Amino acid sequence: MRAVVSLNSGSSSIKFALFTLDEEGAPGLSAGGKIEKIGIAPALAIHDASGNIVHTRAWDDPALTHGDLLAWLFDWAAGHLEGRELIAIGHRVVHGGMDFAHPCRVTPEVLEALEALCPLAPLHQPHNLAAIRAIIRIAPDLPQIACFDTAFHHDRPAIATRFALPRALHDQGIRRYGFHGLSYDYIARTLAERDPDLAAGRVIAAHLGNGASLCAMAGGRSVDTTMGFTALDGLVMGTRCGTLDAGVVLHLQRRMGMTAQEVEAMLYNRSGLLGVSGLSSDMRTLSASAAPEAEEAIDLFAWRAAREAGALAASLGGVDGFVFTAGIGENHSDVRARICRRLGWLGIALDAEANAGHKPVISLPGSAVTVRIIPTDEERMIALHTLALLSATRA
Ligand SMILES: Nc1ncnc2c1ncn2[C@@H]1O[C@H](COP(=O)(O)OP(=O)(O)O)[C@@H](O)[C@H]1O
Ligand SMILES: CC(=O)OP(=O)(O)O
Ligand SMILES: [Mg+2]
Repeated sequence: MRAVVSLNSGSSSIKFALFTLDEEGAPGLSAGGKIEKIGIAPALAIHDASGNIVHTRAWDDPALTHGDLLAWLFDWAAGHLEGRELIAIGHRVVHGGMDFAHPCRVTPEVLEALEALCPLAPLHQPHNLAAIRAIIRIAPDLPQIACFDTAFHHDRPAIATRFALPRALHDQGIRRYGFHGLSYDYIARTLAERDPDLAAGRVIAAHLGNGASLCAMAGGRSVDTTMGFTALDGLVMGTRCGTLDAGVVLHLQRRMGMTAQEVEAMLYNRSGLLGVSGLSSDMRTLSASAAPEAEEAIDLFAWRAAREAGALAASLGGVDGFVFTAGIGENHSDVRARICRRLGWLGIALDAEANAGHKPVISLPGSAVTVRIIPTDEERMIALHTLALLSATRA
């Protein structure tokens, strides 16, 4: 039996999944899991194909790096392959820049080009590449496939990629790329299976997790998205500020004496839900708090999401469907209700009971916009891209 592994290395987490291929080469999930809180006190949970937790472990060591934990994971996987032959590892790589519009096999040249994009995704890209390098050290001959978060947005209309800056900068790559593309690709494909008529129309997908963005899709293709040059743009996020008047950055540096590094650390790590609440970047913690600052942070999150959805509705010329996904989008009925209430003018009529029950369809039958919840699966998308690339190169 052949198998592939998908790796999704984030700023403070590594998500992974092992897929076994059937006789036709289709991937079936055999195990998956997540190591969270890297840099604080890493905690691991592995689940089987049915989602039952089969193994947990905690390390009380903030010094453990992504590389250390990957070496541990690799040992664990080697002991649990149970005769399967590992044929490739697929990775989520957040930034593909101008040149990487499709998944590709990692070579030393590819790695060097991706390295140059690290400053544009400081919370993600260094960890994505560290994972690739750690595996090169452990298994140098194993094919590794990079799957890009930017690729799904690559072919959207040129106007959606342009900042109103001097033309030469656009030509040098200072343009809006968009992220969470593996998630949106999965949502577009899943919606096409579950509701093909809706998928053929105008849909806004809301990936609301620790990072958060919206994507406007027409006929399953991205036409606009809220993230831009970096994953700092757009919605309020766990620790990122989202869209910000560029004048604030100039003021912080020129008038308040902050260095570029200090501004970067503040915008990426100490803003968003954490910055506004002063309490936590985690939506669950904020919802459980009675502090008015927590309520303000939640409301700002929903207000900004609805405001950006209005902008994407204009890009699409109207909206037929709205899909919630990722940690907050899949699980937080109150945030979904706040966003939908603010979008009543678009014709969204929420079914409060279905929303409270996290049902697949959460709009009322008469709603002009069908609202759905679709759990995302970036790891499956990575596996599908990896297998498609392997079979294309073999053919
Ligand atoms: N059951 C839940 N109810 C409400 N919010 C949740 C739940 N599970 C996760 N979340 C929220 O989802 C966010 C994390 O989303 P996730 O998609 O896992 O992020 P990432 O993949 O970017 O680390 C956190 O704000 C967390 O509080
Ligand atoms: C691009 C991005 O923000 O990803 P994440 O949601 O995993 O932080
Ligand atoms: Mg994520």
